[in-house]
Amino acid sequence: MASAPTLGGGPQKKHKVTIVGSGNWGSTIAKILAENTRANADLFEEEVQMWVFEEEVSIPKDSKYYDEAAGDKPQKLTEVINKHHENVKYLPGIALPSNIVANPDIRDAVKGSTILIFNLPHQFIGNVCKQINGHILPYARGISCIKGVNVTDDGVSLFSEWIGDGLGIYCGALSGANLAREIAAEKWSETTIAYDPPAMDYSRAPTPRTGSPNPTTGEIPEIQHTDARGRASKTKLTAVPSDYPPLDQDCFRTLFHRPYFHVQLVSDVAGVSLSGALKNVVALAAGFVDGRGWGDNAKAAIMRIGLMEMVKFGKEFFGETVQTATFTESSAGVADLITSCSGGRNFRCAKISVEKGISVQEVEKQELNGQKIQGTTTAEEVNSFLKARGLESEYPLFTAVNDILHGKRQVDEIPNLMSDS
Ligand SMILES: NC(=O)c1ccc[n+]([C@@H]2O[C@H](COP(=O)([O-])OP(=O)(O)OC[C@H]3O[C@@H](n4cnc5c(N)ncnc54)[C@H](O)[C@@H]3O)[C@@H](O)[C@H]2O)c1
Ligand SMILES: O=P(O)(O)OC[C@H](O)CO
Repeated sequence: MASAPTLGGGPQKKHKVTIVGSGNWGSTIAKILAENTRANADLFEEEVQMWVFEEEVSIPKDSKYYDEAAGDKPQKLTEVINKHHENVKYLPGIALPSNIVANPDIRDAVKGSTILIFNLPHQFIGNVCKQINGHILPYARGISCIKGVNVTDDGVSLFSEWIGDGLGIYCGALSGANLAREIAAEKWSETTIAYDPPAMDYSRAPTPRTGSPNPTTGEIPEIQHTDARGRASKTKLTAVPSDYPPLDQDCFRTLFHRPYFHVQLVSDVAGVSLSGALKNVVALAAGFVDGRGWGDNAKAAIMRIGLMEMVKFGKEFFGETVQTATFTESSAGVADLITSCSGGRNFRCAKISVEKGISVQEVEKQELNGQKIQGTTTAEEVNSFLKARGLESEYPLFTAVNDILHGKRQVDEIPNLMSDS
């Protein structure tokens, strides 16, 4: 484990960072983090591990990476990334810092990391967490960049909660008006990180921090924490040892903030996570009406109604800890809704599906080269949750999107279905 001297003379360990996922957004976030670990060598190990779901890619003859010796033979994506420092499949044309290591072995990628960034389409997270459970540091902390919700018979949960409870760690959430391709090109944007860790992770007094190992047993103490809904957490957290820099909001700001990527830190993990998930359903509706050629007024109506349903859903199912302002004032809320309804993949796929008269899933396959949209599954999951509670009519927009996706309603019915909203 790399360490640096401290004023007190004791070892000061550095945080090791792993990104779990390497798609369009995963690779963009990896770029940001690797730039910042390089710039902040006092806090972080420079090398950033990026777990890649291994697949083979063919390098076309006209590519600058075409290798005569290899010819048309498909090559492993991890090997291409590590050799050329570019994710040629999911983030083509963007140079990645050389301190990113693409790793196809998930357990090896997370080994010894104190900071785990979860960034992959939500349908894959369950399997990935199963593989790393028991193979991570007990005092690791996570940030979920996943835009989706987890719906089971028991109810709806956030991926931050689900990852945290499943792995026995604290996990916050990052979400914002963040079209990956613009951020990868270093065009200015904002994001919101919700991180509300146990006080023990950042209290500097008394010294040493209460997360220090017991001097007799060497054990690192467990701590009780409050979850995103304000309840006592099911998970007893292990305190971050005091020979690491505090894992506080400042630490995450340093890790994520770039001149082209401005970070706002808040404590409302539920509001940030829900905004990121539900706006994808609204973006599909915006794509449907745009595909019919109804113009900007119709799209604005969809955004207004969608925002109201997002707030209502948050308040109704996640209680008073959810802040309305997260939806109406943060980048994760209204700003993400606007960008997603303007140029997001969910919006674009829904628009093309109406224009061509084919399903959104078919457009996703044809247009996105392996990238995955999240709105279709989220619409279904939210609908099954609402239906089980007899609440579909209280969320006419969410319900209409699911019904259109399943061919039960037509786009032309949207105005009538929204008449009471
Ligand atoms: N792309 C964006 O502009 C953007 C921006 C903000 C947030 N997000 C969110 O970030 C999350 C990740 O999206 P993305 O854009 O990085 O992904 P993506 O759609 O670009 O890529 C798909 C990823 O899934 C991986 N994959 C395919 N099959 C898999 C399997 N069986 N198991 C595990 N992984 C598999 C692929 O390797 C690839 O990395 C999503 O929740 C998305 O909503 C995306
Ligand atoms: O391209 P989408 O629709 O997955 O949206 C991307 C981001 O979430 C926009 O902030």
